[in-house]
Amino acid sequence: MYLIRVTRLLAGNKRPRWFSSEPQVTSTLTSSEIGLITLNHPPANAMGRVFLQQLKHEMKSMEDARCIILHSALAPKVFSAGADLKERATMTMEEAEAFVVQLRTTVQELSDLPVPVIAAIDGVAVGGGLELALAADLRVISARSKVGLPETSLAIVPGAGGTQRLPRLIGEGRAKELIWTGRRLSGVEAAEYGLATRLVENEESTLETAMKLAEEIAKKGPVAIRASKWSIHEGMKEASMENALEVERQAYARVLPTKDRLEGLAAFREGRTPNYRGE
Ligand SMILES: CC(C)(COP(=O)([O-])OP(=O)([O-])OC[C@H]1O[C@@H](n2cnc3c(N)ncnc32)[C@H](O)[C@@H]1OP(=O)([O-])[O-])[C@@H](O)C(=O)NCCC(=O)NCCSC(=O)C[C@@](C)(O)CC(=O)[O-]
Repeated sequence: MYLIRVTRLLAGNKRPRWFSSEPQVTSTLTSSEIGLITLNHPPANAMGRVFLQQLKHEMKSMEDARCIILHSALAPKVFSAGADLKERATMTMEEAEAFVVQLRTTVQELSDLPVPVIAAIDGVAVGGGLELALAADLRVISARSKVGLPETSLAIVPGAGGTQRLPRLIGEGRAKELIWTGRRLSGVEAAEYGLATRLVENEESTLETAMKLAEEIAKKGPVAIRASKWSIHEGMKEASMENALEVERQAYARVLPTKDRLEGLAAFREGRTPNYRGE
């Protein structure tokens, strides 16, 4: 089977306070070095303080994987219902503000991970749940999923990057319509809009499709995958074409001295599958 349980060495009594809670987010590493981050906080994967701390921790622990998949143990019901509105009701305005900063930062940290991240969405992904998925590099979605940003119905705005990432992905007009109406798109519509990169309509599970995609990526040169993610992200930061091409030059300079580059050439010459070691 795919999964190998990752054993975490927790330093004696120095366990963070949130570790004493039931795990809400966990992670495992597969034999092909794919990091699987599982959201598992029934009934809705609502994002509260503990959830956020655990998500941050699991993301960090998977940084050395070749590719990361973010998925929900509550599929096909829910990916995530966004911010924990029950916890929010107990917060002062200052606490709510601090939490949203933390959430926004964590979602950005997901986007900044040096390796490709795939969100496998099967179920409802709304509010912060969709914003988390929008910060992934790729989104695989089931036809039965429902996604949207309902924040304005709660008299707030998307606070975890949704007002920025959604228009960049699907265009300003469509993003405005979704944010101002709170309408939920089906998985099919989300794929048509370009919000998801892959639609799963058949019997194959969304996670299986994401896993196949991740395995395809994991076979490529790891330094090249990381350098190209960095190059794309840097180049998309409103850079002039001149600066953007300089970014690409720097990314290329990272792969040029690697053994993997020579291994790729040797494998091509010998007609065999390359064995990349990330060196
Ligand atoms: C998820 C479905 C589709 C399930 O829909 P369903 O299957 O019909 O089940 P349900 O509606 O009965 O919900 C099941 C349980 O999940 C709970 N639940 C559900 N959502 C939440 C939530 N967010 N926070 C806390 N609890 C939640 C809900 O209260 C209920 O708890 P129970 O009554 O069994 O104890 C439905 O419940 C739903 O649509 N929920 C509303 C989701 C929503 O409005 N999310 C937006 C959150 S705002 C946000 O994310 C803001 C952000 C991140 O951008 C910025 C910020 O932090 O301010």
